[in-house]
Amino acid sequence: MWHLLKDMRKKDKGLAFLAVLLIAGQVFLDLKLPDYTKEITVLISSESNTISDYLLSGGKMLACALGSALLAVIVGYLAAKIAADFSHNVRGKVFHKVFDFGAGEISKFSTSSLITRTTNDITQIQMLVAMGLQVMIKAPIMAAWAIVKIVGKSWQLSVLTASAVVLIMVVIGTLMAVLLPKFKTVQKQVDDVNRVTRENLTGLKVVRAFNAEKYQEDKFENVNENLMKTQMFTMRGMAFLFPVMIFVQSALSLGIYWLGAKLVDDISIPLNGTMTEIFTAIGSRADMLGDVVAFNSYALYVVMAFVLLLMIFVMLPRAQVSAGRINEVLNSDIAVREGKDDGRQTEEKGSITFNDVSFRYPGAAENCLEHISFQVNQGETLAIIGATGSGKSTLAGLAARLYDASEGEVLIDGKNVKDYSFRGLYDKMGYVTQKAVLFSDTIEGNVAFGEAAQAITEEDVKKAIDISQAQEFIDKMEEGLYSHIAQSGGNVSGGQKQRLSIARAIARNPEILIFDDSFSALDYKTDKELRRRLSTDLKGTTCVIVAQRIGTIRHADKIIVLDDGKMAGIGTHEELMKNCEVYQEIALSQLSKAELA
Ligand SMILES: Nc1ncnc2c1ncn2[C@@H]1O[C@H](COP(=O)(O)OP(=O)(O)OP(=O)(O)O)[C@@H](O)[C@H]1O
Repeated sequence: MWHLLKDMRKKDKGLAFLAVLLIAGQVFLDLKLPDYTKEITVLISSESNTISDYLLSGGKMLACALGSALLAVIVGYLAAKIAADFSHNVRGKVFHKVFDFGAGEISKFSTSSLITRTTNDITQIQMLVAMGLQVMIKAPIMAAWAIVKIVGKSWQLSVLTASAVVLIMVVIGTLMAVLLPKFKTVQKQVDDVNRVTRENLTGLKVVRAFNAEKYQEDKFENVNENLMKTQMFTMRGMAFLFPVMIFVQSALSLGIYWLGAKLVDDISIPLNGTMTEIFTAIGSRADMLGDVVAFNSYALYVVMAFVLLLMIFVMLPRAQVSAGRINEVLNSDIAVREGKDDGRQTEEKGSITFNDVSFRYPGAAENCLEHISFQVNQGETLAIIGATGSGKSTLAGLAARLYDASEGEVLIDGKNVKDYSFRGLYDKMGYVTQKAVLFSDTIEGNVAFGEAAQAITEEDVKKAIDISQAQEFIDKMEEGLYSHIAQSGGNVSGGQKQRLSIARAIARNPEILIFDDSFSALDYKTDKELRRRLSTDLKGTTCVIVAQRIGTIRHADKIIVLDDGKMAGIGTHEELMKNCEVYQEIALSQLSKAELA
């Protein structure tokens, strides 16, 4: 928690300091009240006083109370501002950090947990900061100040107050020991509710089509109920605390007045003494009565300070757990770190080289790719084919540095991918993912997405749309290029989504285009026309095409055949038809001998 608070902006630290000063002023004014109570009590007990004496003491009391209320309002405003600023800052940091995450980190945390950490967890700390500034600072100042005021007044009453404080501490300590582990569980269970909700929302169509509502409901009920049970447990624990506090406060008050009455009674009035002795004794009694009344107020302030601390204890453990979860994200080691090379000075352009590359996913038992070596030069087309799960997407992902090779090296334009800054590397590349991803924006906004080596012009967007065969369906849309795309491309078809994500990669004018099974939803005619336009309009661009269809890749300059993570062959279609058994099998399973001839 401290780690997060330390990084607070300077301006907010200044405001926090101001809040501390104002709180000290507020406590000072609050603690003046018992003094005036005592004054009034003494006035009541003595006879030589006038109404203006009461008004004067009462007026001072009123002024202190109003001053304290005013300071409380200002402190409340400052605390809310500091807390909101703080959470805005931390949310930004977490969001920024997640940009650096690779596939490994995302699967380690899980998307739903990252969402909870960016929202709910930060809110827990925001609440603590807002409350903490008012209460956590106020409580110790108040406790210390009130103790200073009562110390030395009466050892009997001090012992009574100290016993009440010890009792409160014991109750809080015990409850915290029981509840703290539960607070950790609550945050994890919020993750679970998030995960199941997310899964259900994204798979709603499948859930309905498979009559799986009951199954999903049970799944949700399970996580929902777990969360409710843990929250009930913690709430009950907390609910127990407040009555205990009130009981202790009332019992302490009763004790002080009982003991105080005895102390007043102990001052005997010498009925047979002189008038001076009698008046002195009466004065001492009035004084003691005033002290007891004031002591009661101070003692209640001490207890109240601990009650305020208790409110923090309610929030602190949960915020502590949340802070730990946020720090876990912020301090997480990034597996794929960027280098410094901006990629502008490379001698080669558009080349990809794999030198004996092997790769294993984190936590996997076996290598997913083994001893992969090849070279593609500028303007060439490399195709990757193989059975499902043979490692095609992984190979494309290594070229795009979504992961780093476990062994061997991947070179782009003759330099290790690890040496490039992300900006430098992705200025060279246009990567089209297997599952088309669109953002809620216009078509134009989706195609001209991000920043490229050279600013993407309207001309680039139009050309890319034309090459990717997206023009035809865009023309049919009412607002053409400026038609709106719904979240995740919900209002366009799978093939249209693919064409737009292909256009997005082309619009960047990259040296290398990587298509990870990105033609799968295109009809044969569109697939063929798209490939023709790639080879004519983007002659100098290197293309890597991962595909399942022989028709898509048979004209590639080089074809890599993957079989269970190993290279079963590399060459042109004709070469592979002669010497690669795996390729022959794939080809014959899709096309007849006549078509292949
Ligand atoms: N994040 C991951 N963690 C662990 N193993 C993974 C991960 N992603 C993929 N794999 C495994 O790596 C192997 C290769 O996966 P990959 O996605 O590269 O295959 P593919 O040839 O592209 O398959 P497809 O044609 O079905 O897309 C598979 O056995 C898969 O189970």
